[in-house]
Amino acid sequence: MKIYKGEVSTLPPDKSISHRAALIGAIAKGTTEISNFSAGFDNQSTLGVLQACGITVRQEKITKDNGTVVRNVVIHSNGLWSFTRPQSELMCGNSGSTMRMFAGILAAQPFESVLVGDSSLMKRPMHRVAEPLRLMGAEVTLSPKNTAPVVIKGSAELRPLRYELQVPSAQVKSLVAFAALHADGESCIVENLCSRNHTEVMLGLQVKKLSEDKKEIIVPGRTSVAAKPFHIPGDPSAACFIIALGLLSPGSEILLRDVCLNPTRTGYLTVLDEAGAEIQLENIRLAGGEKIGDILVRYSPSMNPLRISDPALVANVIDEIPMLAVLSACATGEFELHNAAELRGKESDRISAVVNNMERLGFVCDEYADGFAITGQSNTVNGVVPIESYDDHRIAMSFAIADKVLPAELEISDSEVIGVSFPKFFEIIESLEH
Ligand SMILES: O=C(O)C1=C[C@@H](OP(=O)(O)O)[C@@H](O)[C@H](O)C1
Ligand SMILES: C=C(OP(=O)(O)O)C(=O)O
Repeated sequence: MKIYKGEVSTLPPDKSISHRAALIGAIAKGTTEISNFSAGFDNQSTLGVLQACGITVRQEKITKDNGTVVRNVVIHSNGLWSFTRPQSELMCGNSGSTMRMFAGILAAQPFESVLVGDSSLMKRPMHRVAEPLRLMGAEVTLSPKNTAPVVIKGSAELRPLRYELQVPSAQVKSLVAFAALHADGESCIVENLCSRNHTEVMLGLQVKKLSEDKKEIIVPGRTSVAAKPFHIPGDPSAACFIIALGLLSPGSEILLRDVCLNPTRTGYLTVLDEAGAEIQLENIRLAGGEKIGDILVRYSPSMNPLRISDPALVANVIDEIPMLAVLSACATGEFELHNAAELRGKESDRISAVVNNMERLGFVCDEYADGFAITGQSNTVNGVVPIESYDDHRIAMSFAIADKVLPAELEISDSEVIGVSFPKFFEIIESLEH
C-alpha cells in the first residue's frame, strides 16, 4: 500500500458556492468578478445556461507563478430581469443544482423556457421545484413522473409567499429565494432542518433562528442586488475523499489548504473526529462571509464505526455519505445509516449504489428504504473487481479511494464522470503518492 504525504493547495473550488456566485452575478446590477471558479462540468453547465439566457459571461484561465491554473469569471448584468428568451432547451448536464436553481429565476421571466439534463438528471425529483413556483404564480409542467423536462411559463408578477420546506434541500431553499427576490413583496422561507446556507450568506438575507434547527429566511421582493466580487474557497465535499485516503493509508499525512469550513458543510469532520480520526483544523479565518481554513489529516488506525441517523446530521453530510460509508467499512468493517431516503434521488440511487458495490467487495450489507448497514466482511476479495459508478461522480470517487486501500483491484466503470465536481482528482492523488 502506498503512503500519501504532502500538501494540496489545488482542491476544486467549491461547487455550491461557484453555482451561486454565477447566478447571483446574473441578477446583480453591474459587473461581478468571481475568482477561482470551478472547472467541474456541473459549474460549467451553469455558465452555459446563463449564456443561453443572454447573460454576458467571460471566463479566463490564469496560470499562477507555481504553474497551477485557476479560472476567473466575469459576469455583466443589468440586475433582476436581465435574462432573455432562450433559443432552445436549456441543457443542465448532470447538475441538479443548475436545473433547480435556474428554475427559480426563470419563474420570474415573462417567457417560456425548458430545462433538460443528461439521463441521470432527467430521472431526478422535480416536484419540489414546481410546487413553490406554482404557489407564486408561475406555470410549471413536469413529466408524468414529476421529473424533467421542467417547462416554465414565467410571470413577471410573482406573488410573495411563506413557504415551509418539505425536504431539507438547499437547492429548493435557493430557488425559492431567487424567485422571491423578483416577487411583489416580502417572502419568508421556513426551514426545519438546516441545509447549506451559502445562498443566504452570499445574498446577505436576514435569518431568524427559531430553535436549534428551525429558521426563517426573509427575502425582500424586487430589491436590487448589488454586484460584488466573490472568491471561491476549496470544496469540503471534494476534500472528504482526500481526507479518507489519508485516514486509511498507513503512514500518511496530508495538509489541505484553503478549504471552506462553513459549519453547514463540515458535519463530516465532527463525525470523523468523534470516531477517533486524527484531523486538525488550522489557520481558520473568515473570507467573503465564509469560514475557511486548512485541514491536516493523519493515518488513523483506531477509528470506531460511523453510525449516522440524526436527520439534522444527515442533511449536513448528505454529499459525503458514500465516502463516509466506504471509509467506515474499510477502517472497521461496519457502517450504519438511517433517515437518508434523499440519497435515492441524487445522481444515482446512492443507497443501492453503495450497497451493490460493497457486496461485490465481500461486505455484508442490509438495505433499508432510508439507509443501509454494513455489518462486516464475509471474505477478503482479491484480484480484479468490477465496480459500477452508476455515472455518479461521488460513487466513482468513493470506490477509487477504496481501490487505493483494499487488497482488490477495483475497475470502476465510466470514471471520467469524476470531472463533474473534481477534474484533477487522480492528478492530486498521484502528487501525494510516495
Ligand atoms: O445547494 C446545493 O449546492 C446542493 C444541495 C444538496 O442538494 P439538495 O438540495 O437536493 O439536498 C447537495 O446534495 C448538492 O450536491 C448541492
Ligand atoms: C447531488 C449533487 O449535486 P447536484 O444535485 O447539483 O447534481 C452532488 O454533487 O452530490
